[in-house]
Amino acid sequence: MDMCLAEAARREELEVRTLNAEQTRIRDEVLSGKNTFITGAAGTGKTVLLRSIIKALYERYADEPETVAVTASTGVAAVNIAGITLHAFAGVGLGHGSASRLAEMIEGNPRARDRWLFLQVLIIDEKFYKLVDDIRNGRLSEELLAKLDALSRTVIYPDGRRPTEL
Ligand SMILES: Nc1ncnc2c1ncn2[C@@H]1O[C@H](COP(=O)(O)OP(=O)(O)OP(=O)(O)O)[C@@H](O)[C@H]1O
Repeated sequence: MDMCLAEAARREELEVRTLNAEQTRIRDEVLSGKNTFITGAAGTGKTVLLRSIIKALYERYADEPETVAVTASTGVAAVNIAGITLHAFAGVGLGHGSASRLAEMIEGNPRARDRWLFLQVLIIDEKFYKLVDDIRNGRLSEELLAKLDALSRTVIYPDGRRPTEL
């Protein structure tokens, strides 16, 4: 299947329910551009909310789909939201090496470079206990997050776009 059709089909899978008042308030905050950390007990509607946010962002940026990156730290979690892994998005392999070395890796990979250049919204779906576990075990280290943060500000934006805030 053509890649664009495959991507469209995956996005169609993001079934959206009618949000309750709290979900609507949080979705509106995210869509207004606020950096948001969404957390809550099991079964409180985070996934339904996230899918609604992703669908709204894909609709908003329908002409510029590369503006929105939907990621998770594992492949299985990424499939749940029709996304990709954070590492695959970033184009930094296993994330080893200094931030400047990773920046070189990105510069040498036109597709990864474009992903960073056009990015406006980065979504990371992760279970909180797993995030803590991954950080403890070095799978998603604080060091890597700091490097991604540094990279997001070192990329040059020739078209005057704002740097991505992580
Ligand atoms: N606004 C809503 N209207 C109707 N049903 C909803 C709504 N929000 C969530 N649900 C339902 O509640 C259940 C739990 O929602 P969801 O899976 O989004 O929770 P969650 O917080 O992601 O859970 P977990 O942390 O266990 O993954 C699901 O069956 C979902 O369909």
